[in-house]
Amino acid sequence: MTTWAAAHALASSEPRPRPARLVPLCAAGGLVTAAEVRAVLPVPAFDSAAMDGYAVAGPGPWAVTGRRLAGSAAGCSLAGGTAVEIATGALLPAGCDAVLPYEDCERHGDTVSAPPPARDHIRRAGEDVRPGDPLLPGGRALTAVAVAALAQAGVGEVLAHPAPALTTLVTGDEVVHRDAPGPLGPGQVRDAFSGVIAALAARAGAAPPAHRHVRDDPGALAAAIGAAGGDVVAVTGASSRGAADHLRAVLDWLGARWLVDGVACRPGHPQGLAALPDGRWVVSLPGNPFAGLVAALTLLEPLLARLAGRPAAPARTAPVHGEAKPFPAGTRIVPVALAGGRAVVVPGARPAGLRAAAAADALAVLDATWRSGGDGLLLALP
Ligand SMILES: Nc1nc2c(c(=O)[nH]1)N[C@H]1C(S)=C(S)[C@@H](COP(=O)(O)OP(=O)(O)OC[C@H]3O[C@@H](n4cnc5c(N)ncnc54)[C@H](O)[C@@H]3O)O[C@H]1N2
Ligand code: MOO
Repeated sequence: MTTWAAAHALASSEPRPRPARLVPLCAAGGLVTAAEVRAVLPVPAFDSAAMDGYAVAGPGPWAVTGRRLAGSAAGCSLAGGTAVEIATGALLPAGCDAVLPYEDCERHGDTVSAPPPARDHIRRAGEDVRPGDPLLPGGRALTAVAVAALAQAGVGEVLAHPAPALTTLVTGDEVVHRDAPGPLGPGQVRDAFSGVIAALAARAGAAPPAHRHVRDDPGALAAAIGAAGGDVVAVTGASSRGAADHLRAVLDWLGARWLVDGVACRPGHPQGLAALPDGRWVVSLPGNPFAGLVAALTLLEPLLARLAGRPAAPARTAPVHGEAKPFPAGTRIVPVALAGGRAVVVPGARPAGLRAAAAADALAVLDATWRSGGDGLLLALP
């Protein structure tokens, strides 16, 4: 039995991030950089107008000789005393000294005049970023904004950790698809895991998980684990010691090495983390849905995030108020609602139900000495 803190720390530190490779920027969203990324091109890429108005050369008044819109690639130059109408973002004509916004100008026929400008309203190439400037450090998630910034600076590919690949194996002869039309047959339950695991995988930077249902049969489970491929297999259910709980025997048979075999927490104590001889990871999530959710946040999400190369998120704690029964031999985990920097226990959590968790924002991790108002570590709910 491992302490909750040790189990969480092991999952976040034991695997090595997936080996980095060059990834085209268009496929890099959500991945984590493995090295500093530098600009290839300047931003802005060319001198351009910062306002809609007139591009002018020399002192005014100016004879207006044409119009230049954004995207126009034709060369153009201005002689002293002339101007062209110009749009924001249009290539600056050669010889242009300033762009005068429409609202500062008076136009009569083909002549425009304006008081001497206080600013030139010109965006100079490279005034934001110069080629070679560092844009992102290694170990940084490529958010949509980061990808857009790299595209602006002409970066075509980045050295990044590929997204870990996860297969979810949902075990249980009684389990039917989440969207199965009701009412169900006697003894059947709808799958409470696949959607939650997919959301956690996305949050951790993993690829959308493959998903399979496996009947309660050791041969079928061994075959499904063998066929899963990828980096991580999450097995829901079959974690305990019942007649249909085959995961332990199957993993032993496959030669797996347990890193975590049971966690001193409530709920979720039958969870586990094992390494297969071929380097893949197996996370065992107890079948009771709230217990499985606890295990997914304890082991699965940190494991995926680590494989994805994500730096460990800073621990978030808050005073937790309300009623919860500390677990004397370890850790109690409860759903909490967050408001104004406080966490308040959502009452009524049971291992087999998700009602309280659905009304919560996070799970709070409480040690055995916790009393109302004491700090708890917070795990955001997906
Ligand atoms: N003799 C013991 N029995 C149990 C122990 C124990 O220590 N000794 N621990 C209990 C605890 S705690 C948990 S949690 C469960 C873990 O059970 P398993 O991981 O083996 O899961 P199953 O037996 O397959 O199912 C348990 C429960 O969860 C429901 N379930 C399973 N999969 C799903 C799913 N995808 N969606 C919704 N619900 C699911 C299943 O129908 C059962 O009701 O073991 C206790 N027993
Ligand atoms: O992991 Mo079990 O909840 O404690 O149902």
